[in-house]
Amino acid sequence: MELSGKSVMVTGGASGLGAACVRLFSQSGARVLIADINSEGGQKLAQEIGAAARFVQTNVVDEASVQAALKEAQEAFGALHVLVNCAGIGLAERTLGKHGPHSLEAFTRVIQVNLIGTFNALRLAAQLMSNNEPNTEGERGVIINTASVAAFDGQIGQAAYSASKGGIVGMTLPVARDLARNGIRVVTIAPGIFDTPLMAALPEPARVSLLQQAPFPPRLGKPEEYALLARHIVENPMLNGEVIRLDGAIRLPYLIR
Ligand SMILES: C[C@H](O)CC(=O)SCCNC(=O)CCNC(=O)[C@H](O)C(C)(C)COP(=O)(O)OP(=O)(O)OC[C@H]1O[C@@H](n2cnc3c(N)ncnc32)[C@H](O)[C@@H]1OP(=O)(O)O
Ligand SMILES: NC(=O)c1ccc[n+]([C@@H]2O[C@H](COP(=O)([O-])OP(=O)(O)OC[C@H]3O[C@@H](n4cnc5c(N)ncnc54)[C@H](O)[C@@H]3O)[C@@H](O)[C@H]2O)c1
Repeated sequence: MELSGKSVMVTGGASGLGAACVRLFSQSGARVLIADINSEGGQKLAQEIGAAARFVQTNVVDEASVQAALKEAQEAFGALHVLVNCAGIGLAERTLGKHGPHSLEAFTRVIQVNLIGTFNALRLAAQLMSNNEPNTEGERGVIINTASVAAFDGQIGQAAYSASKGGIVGMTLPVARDLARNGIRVVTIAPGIFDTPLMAALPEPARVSLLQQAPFPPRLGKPEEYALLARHIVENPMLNGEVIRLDGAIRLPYLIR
């Protein structure tokens, strides 16, 4: 599907990987709705982009909140063609740490935002996309989810985060199969380590240790590189039901040294 002239919603679009998609997609001729819980960052980015962008404060775990964002996309842009699910949170906690067992509340929160929030946004967006006239390929929409390499090689302290991202990996094929009859493709990106506020929040020793594990290129990924793959997924009709690692060949070691 060509991006130019299309309407896109980016959850978590106020920061990091999502913000890079907002920038690249609007430069590519799309109109973009930034759906993020952070209103300060979201409004600032929407202002920077101008007429091609709008911000709606959105909590991806809340059905009414996502419905309100989709209503705004429908009213402002006339339709929704692409959803990029970037909203997510991190957590580092051992299953059995020195202060006792992993907090169940923290585990639940990470699953709620990363996994259930992703599913909530995609199921409601798919309903809106299903109203679109199909293009010559029969496409009505494209959904891009964000997992992580931690879905496959989660480190010590990543039980909750890896479970949430593994859930996104696991649902990619069945959701793509479900939505095939609607002409909606579903692809998940599993990023390695990217230079965003989420990664900056890791303790310095963890970041240094991870960088030493990056074969090539030996650096953090740039958010624009995530956005380039997201744009390609929109443009290439043959990509569907797949999880793509975008990681410079990194494999996370079992612990941070
Ligand atoms: C973000 C993208 O999606 C990409 C990625 O995912 S990039 C990868 C990101 N990686 C991470 O986030 C890694 C997260 N993990 C961590 O930061 C750390 O492993 C962690 C903070 C969770 C755990 O740290 P750790 O210090 O081992 O915590 P904890 O188990 O509570 O142990 C603290 C101390 O108590 C000791 N201890 C632990 N359990 C104990 C027990 N049952 N009895 C007695 N002592 C114990 C430990 O030996 C440790 O002592 P040390 O300082 O001498 O080593
Ligand atoms: N940075 C990396 O190295 C990396 C690697 C692998 C996967 N990821 C994943 O990529 C996605 C984007 O991460 P990032 O690095 O850009 O982080 P980030 O913190 O820069 O951006 C995440 C955005 O999600 C928003 N958000 C959080 N909870 C929300 C909620 N309930 N509703 C709506 N918005 C919410 C935040 O306000 C923030 O703007 C996340 O899912 C993250 O797990 C990041």
